[in-house]
Amino acid sequence: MTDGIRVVVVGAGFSGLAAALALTRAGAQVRVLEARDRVGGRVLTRWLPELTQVDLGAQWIGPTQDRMYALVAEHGLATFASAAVGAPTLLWAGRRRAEPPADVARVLSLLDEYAARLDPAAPWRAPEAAQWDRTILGGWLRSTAGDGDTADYLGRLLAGGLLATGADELSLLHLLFYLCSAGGTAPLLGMAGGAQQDRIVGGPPALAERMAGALPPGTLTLAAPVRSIEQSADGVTAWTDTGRVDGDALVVALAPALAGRIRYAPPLPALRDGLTQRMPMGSALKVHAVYPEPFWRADGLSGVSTSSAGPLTETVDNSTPTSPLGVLTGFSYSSEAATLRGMSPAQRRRCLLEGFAAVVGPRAGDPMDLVEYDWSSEEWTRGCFSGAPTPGTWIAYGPHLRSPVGRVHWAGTETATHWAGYLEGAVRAGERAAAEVLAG
Ligand SMILES: Cc1cc2nc3c(=O)[nH]c(=O)nc-3n(C[C@H](O)[C@H](O)[C@H](O)COP(=O)(O)OP(=O)(O)OC[C@H]3O[C@@H](n4cnc5c(N)ncnc54)[C@H](O)[C@@H]3O)c2cc1C
Repeated sequence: MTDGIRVVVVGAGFSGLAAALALTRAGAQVRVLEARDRVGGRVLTRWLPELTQVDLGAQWIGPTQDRMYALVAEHGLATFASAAVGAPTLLWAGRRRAEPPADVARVLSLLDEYAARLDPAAPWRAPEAAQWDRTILGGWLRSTAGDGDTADYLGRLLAGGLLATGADELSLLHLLFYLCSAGGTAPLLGMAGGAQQDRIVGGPPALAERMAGALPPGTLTLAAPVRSIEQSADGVTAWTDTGRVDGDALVVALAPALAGRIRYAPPLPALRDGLTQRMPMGSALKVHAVYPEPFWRADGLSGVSTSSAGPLTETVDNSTPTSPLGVLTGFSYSSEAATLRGMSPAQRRRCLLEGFAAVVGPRAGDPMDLVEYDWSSEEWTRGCFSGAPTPGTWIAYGPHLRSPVGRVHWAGTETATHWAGYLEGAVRAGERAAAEVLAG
């Protein structure tokens, strides 16, 4: 009997919105409380001249992310293919190189083999899990890859490109979980055929707004950060700065690092609270250089690059089919992102433009615009792409990632078993938490 059950959802990112829609459709009375004055969470789109769509947060979806494609269709939106014209560039120890050494493919396939041994719903149960969770990814790469440049390259590609963190900050087990949750290195790293295949016309915020628009009037309250959550035998209450919202159940649809900032009464069990202290957000800078045209294409370059050193770990051609402007987007992670943050704006601009020029030539040095947006300084996000457990955390705290605490249930992409860390994971986690609530 779910009709009339009152459910409070904290957070109106994709996970909270998906939870709220699933609960509403099942007949629950839902209230969504969102801290920001907008929905969508880790997605934001800026419109430049010529209606050029620049996605500052999440932007891609790809095959097997079935819930996201279904939502795009259901809400009357469309996708377009990521730009793919010309050859990718590989910058190896500062120089161009045609192909990565064969060792890169060997190590990736070893990682895939290990990842296939995990259950993404319980990675701590694999026979080698304890050993893998105390193994630092960077050290494992240095002892497994043929040479230091290959280890650095793989660390940047995997710890950086996938988790926006450093290879020495991560356990081998977490990387394996991440690979397992998405189906392996090929779907995660690929453009066409992989997670970077498509973008959403209008940007992911357009979808979030339509999902929010499909909720019954009065469901959503913006600019309402939840400060504390109290529960008792009778019910659960979320407190905001302006009042209380009561429910029979509550879904926290936030990254653990954000969930840990809320006060709970009674306090959370030690293992759940400890988990929230051990899943820091990643640290990525995603920057966009805008040009009158994608000039690199005439030189046979795709604008897509990966590198073993330097401030930008990877770049992509982020131009859209409907705008004449060229957009080159670069990503910097972990210690390189920290170095960039520590620079003056002028120094950082120079450094970023040198990074783009290393990929597509000196014309990159003179953009019409350079768009920066730092999610690490956003109060209601605090870093991206997602939160990742520190070494040892999966083994000691993993079982508490999704276990409800009384009337409180946990969503957010970090709790997903399929495409954790992605929009798809956020939606699936929200729908899973909704099903849990409905199952009583
Ligand atoms: C730069 C960047 C690039 C990315 N690229 C991709 C990509 O290409 N493809 C992809 O699939 N994923 C990508 N991601 C990851 C993707 O954005 C996330 O996986 C997804 O958006 C997470 O959704 P969520 O609902 O779990 O969390 P969030 O989006 O973080 O939603 C949580 C919501 O809760 C709100 N909130 C926080 N605290 C409180 C509180 N106390 N009370 C009330 N509300 C609160 C926040 O404002 C937010 O709206 C990227 C992320 C970033 C930032």
